[in-house]
Amino acid sequence: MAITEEKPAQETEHKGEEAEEEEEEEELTFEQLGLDPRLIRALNKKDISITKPTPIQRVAIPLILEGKDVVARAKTGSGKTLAYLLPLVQKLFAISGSNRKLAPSAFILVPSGELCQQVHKEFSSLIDSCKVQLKAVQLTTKMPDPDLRTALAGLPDIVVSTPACVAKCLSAGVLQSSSINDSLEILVLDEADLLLSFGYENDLKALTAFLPRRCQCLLMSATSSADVDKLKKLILHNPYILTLPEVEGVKDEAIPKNVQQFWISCSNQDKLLHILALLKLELVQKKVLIFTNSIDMSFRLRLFLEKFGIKSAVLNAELPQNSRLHILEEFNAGLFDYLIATDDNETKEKEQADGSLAESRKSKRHAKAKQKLDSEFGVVRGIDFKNVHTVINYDMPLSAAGYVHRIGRTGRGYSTGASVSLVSTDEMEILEDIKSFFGGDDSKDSNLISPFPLLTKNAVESLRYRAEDTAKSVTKVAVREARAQDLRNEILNSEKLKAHFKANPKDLDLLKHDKVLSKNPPAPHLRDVPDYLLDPTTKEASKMVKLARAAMGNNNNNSARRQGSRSKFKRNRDPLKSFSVEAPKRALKGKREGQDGDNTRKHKRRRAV
Ligand SMILES: Nc1ncnc2c1ncn2[C@@H]1O[C@H](COP(=O)(O)OP(=O)(O)OP(=O)(O)O)[C@@H](O)[C@H]1O
Repeated sequence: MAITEEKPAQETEHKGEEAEEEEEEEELTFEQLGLDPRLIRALNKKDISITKPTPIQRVAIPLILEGKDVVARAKTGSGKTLAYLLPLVQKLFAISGSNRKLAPSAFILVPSGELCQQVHKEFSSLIDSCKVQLKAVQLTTKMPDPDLRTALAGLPDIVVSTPACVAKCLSAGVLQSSSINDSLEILVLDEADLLLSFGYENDLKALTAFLPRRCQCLLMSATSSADVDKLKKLILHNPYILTLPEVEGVKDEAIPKNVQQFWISCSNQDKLLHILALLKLELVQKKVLIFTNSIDMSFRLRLFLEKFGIKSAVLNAELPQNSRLHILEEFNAGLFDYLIATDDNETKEKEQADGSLAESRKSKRHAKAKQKLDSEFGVVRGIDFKNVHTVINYDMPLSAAGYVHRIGRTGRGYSTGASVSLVSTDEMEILEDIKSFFGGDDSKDSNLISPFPLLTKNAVESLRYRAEDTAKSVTKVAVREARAQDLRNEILNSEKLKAHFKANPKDLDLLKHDKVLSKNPPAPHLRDVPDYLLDPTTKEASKMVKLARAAMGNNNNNSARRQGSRSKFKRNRDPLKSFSVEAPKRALKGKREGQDGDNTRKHKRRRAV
């Protein structure tokens, strides 16, 4: 059959129709997408705010239910996980009812252990609520072969894992290539833009060699990159390509419009002072996720803030996986408000940019340097930090892509958020790079990343003496000791409590990660900023921030508010409301040739979202 090239011309042809259909599409419900009522009930139970599909869900769900290969490229926080998980679970309802398989029917492959746990949890909560007999296991490279064997012996319907772990299972004979070929129906590559940069190319090739032709493949990604294209060629057959406009071309929308971005110019030495002012004067809303580029800096910051009575926890690649997962759970549950994360991916990105990642991963030197760090750890990418209102770049990320992914931890789903970047003279260049990545020049800059308006010079200066005096007491030795002590504690907790928590998950609440590191409690004069030190303008700003927070019930998930704020965005500027669909050539031709009424409806539904 001849395949004709059909792309932008056809999309332009239907632009008028799209406008007419806007309202109708806007109102599409999960039921209308063809989802099983059990899943819809599960969504209602899981989270009352999930009542309406996001745009990526509106288009991807029907296509996946129809068995199409799909590449979905949509910005961070746009709901890509449920976009594939819901139809996948529905398809498993049917598959698991048929003959028992020797190997899992579906694989979801993600780049990090954290993501494995996040996706596994989301899947398990869906199937629990649906009350169906589906079994999911998560497999990580940390598991010894006998554990992997036991997990797979229960014949799970779905495996959530990393490519490295699946390759390990194949080479150890824990998974048989022949049974994959017999049983695998669906393969999902989530965070696809990261899989290759994490060095998983060979692992993926080891699996694709055994992929049956019938296997439906889904590729989810927050950015569009050469890596995604490479994966697409490696794994998919003539897929539908769903692209939110900001991912390609309109880069200034790569960050949700509901995230306000600010920056503050300050010297490196003054960063502690500025972050103190932001937090202590309550000029930013909680919860706050703070990024540093080194683990030592995260501890220095944690110790410094502690002296002023601000408790925080750290998250980095050095911690045992159990601890990291638990820190995430606690932060997501709202047990503490400030989390300082060190983004190890930044190092990977930089190495990749130098073209040296593949080499360095192999080299002994690199292996030694990374010995203590978990190579499957990704603090930023894809992790669904819940209800983060503010992201602070204490250190600027090393690339524009890193910036997008960091800021993408707020404003998720339909919630609102803000970011504040502390930019030193050395970091001005990266700020400029970020601005030009977004397509802005100096004149447009003010709209995109604007100077933070709430912190006056007077307010900063009023805290200078205390901040500088206290910073002096956070010495290198103190940082080293705190870091070692924290690691010791976490390892101890992690090992000792692993078995206990398995049996008593509720006891997890007892283990706190934002415990005070220093032996002495914060001095009263540092804990509370005396009134005479407060600058009136900043005091007023702080009051406004508190009011705003109170108005929201400090709940970033408030559905009513969200719907309200949503409607304020102009449709064509709201990245949650529009994107393009590129159908496979064969499919487009089929539609042109044989559109009946029903087909026309489906066709419209796919295009005009
Ligand atoms: N239809 C919906 N309505 C409201 N919230 C939703 C909806 N779908 C998903 N969410 C919520 O939005 C948040 C972000 O979703 P998700 O993690 O799937 O984003 P993502 O697109 O995968 O982002 P990333 O690229 O960063 O991984 C989650 O907390 C999720 O529960």
